[in-house]
Amino acid sequence: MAIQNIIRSLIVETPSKPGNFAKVAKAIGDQGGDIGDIKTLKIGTLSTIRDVSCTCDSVEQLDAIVGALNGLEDITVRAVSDDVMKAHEGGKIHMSRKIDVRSLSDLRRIYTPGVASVCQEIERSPEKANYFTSIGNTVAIVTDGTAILGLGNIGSVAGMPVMEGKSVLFDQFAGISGIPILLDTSNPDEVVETVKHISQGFGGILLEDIGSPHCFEIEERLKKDLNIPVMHDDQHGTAVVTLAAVLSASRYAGVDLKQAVVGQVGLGAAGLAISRMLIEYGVKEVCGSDLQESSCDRLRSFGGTVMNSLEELMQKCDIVIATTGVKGLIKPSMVRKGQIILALSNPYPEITPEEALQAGAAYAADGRLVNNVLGFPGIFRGALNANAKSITYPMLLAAANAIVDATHNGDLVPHPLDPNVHSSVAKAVERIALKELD
Ligand SMILES: NC(=O)c1ccc[n+]([C@@H]2O[C@H](COP(=O)([O-])OP(=O)(O)OC[C@H]3O[C@@H](n4cnc5c(N)ncnc54)[C@H](O)[C@@H]3O)[C@@H](O)[C@H]2O)c1
Ligand SMILES: O=C(O)C[C@H](O)C(=O)O
Ligand SMILES: [Mg+2]
Repeated sequence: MAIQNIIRSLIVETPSKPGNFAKVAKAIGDQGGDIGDIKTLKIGTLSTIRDVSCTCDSVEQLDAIVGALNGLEDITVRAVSDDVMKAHEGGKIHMSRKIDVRSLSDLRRIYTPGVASVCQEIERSPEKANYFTSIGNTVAIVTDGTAILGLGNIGSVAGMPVMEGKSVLFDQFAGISGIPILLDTSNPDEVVETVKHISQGFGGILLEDIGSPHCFEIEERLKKDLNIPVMHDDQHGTAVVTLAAVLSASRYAGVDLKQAVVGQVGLGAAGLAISRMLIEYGVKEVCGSDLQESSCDRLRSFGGTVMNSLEELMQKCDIVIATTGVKGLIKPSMVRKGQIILALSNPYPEITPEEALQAGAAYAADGRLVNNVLGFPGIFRGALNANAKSITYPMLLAAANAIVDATHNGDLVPHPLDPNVHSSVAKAVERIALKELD
């Protein structure tokens, strides 16, 4: 099946008679479109207007859908609007107050002169900033724009919609304020210095879409130098969720993950961290491939085996995970019967789950399903709740197990809108963090 990525709202008017919407749905389906949400905007005596969200893979396909609908008797497409662009108009986030100023005494209490006594209290006892400010509940979402999704080095400003998205997810799933910080340098010394200089205003640092290999040095140095949790989401958030997904898939397939041969295609930020997590977990053989020798060397240094080619990896491995950013890299002919395949590149996977399953895979998923959104909000919530100074491997492992426990039977991972998953991850991480602080 084609990769679907264009999302449009079709405003469709049909006669107010049963059976007409079925014609709309069939026409869209016949043209290969995928229907999402349907909202009824108006039910009139003669006609009904609905907003039908539709996903398709090309402008030509969209035109064919609109043409097919307009070709139906008494059915008209009144407008086509771009839902995705609309959702981003004016940006997706806004910092707002928790308190109203309704009187002069409110003003004097929350602002000057009242605020001065709070400032002095924090000056005397700096740890009280955790109680009297929002710092402890605020995380910087730091990017240098060098690996925005799989779109490459498109710069921090072009990556801002992703950072705003992460901020929305932090707020909705974990009640955390996430503030995007867009860097105009990817020089590790400058990134580390900049983040260190702003870090006192934050309870944690989420590094996002910073490319490899400089992401490794940046994260390591910041973790060493800062006394607050620092985590590169594309490395560890992804590794946590991937471990959870392969644990569930292995369980369904009746395979002991530790005895399985796992192949990692692409050993950049996400791929190396996934491999390291699997090795730490106890997987006996983790194989990998990458175009860059330096990435292969890193895998070797953590105990993995480098394959000579993608074909060799696909032949050898029971479970294959891909994070290359290369659309369609895995051909159906390479899939081995019964394999578990997670093609995690966004926005385009290395092989679609439909193609992988058709080619004989036992389980398959892409990066929309197996996505670090299931990890980072709860991981930071738990770490901030515990006042943790860092995010450790046992905390990440606890997060992965919490995701497995929150997964419904038959699914690889939980639904990202299931609030239970984020609070379970948070509780599991907090429990371990508190133990480690003891
Ligand atoms: N689903 C998720 O939650 C999730 C999370 C993080 C990253 N990702 C996706 O993973 C992809 C990579 O992200 P990253 O941050 O690791 O980027 P990165 O640039 O650090 O790593 C990509 C790696 O893939 C390698 N590569 C490229 N083409 C290859 C090929 N043909 N064969 C083998 N290796 C190849 C590169 O050499 C590089 O080492 C992106 O598309 C991103 O969207 C998904
Ligand atoms: O942002 C996402 O959807 C996941 C991940 O962080 C990525 O870079 O692809
Ligand atoms: Mg990312």
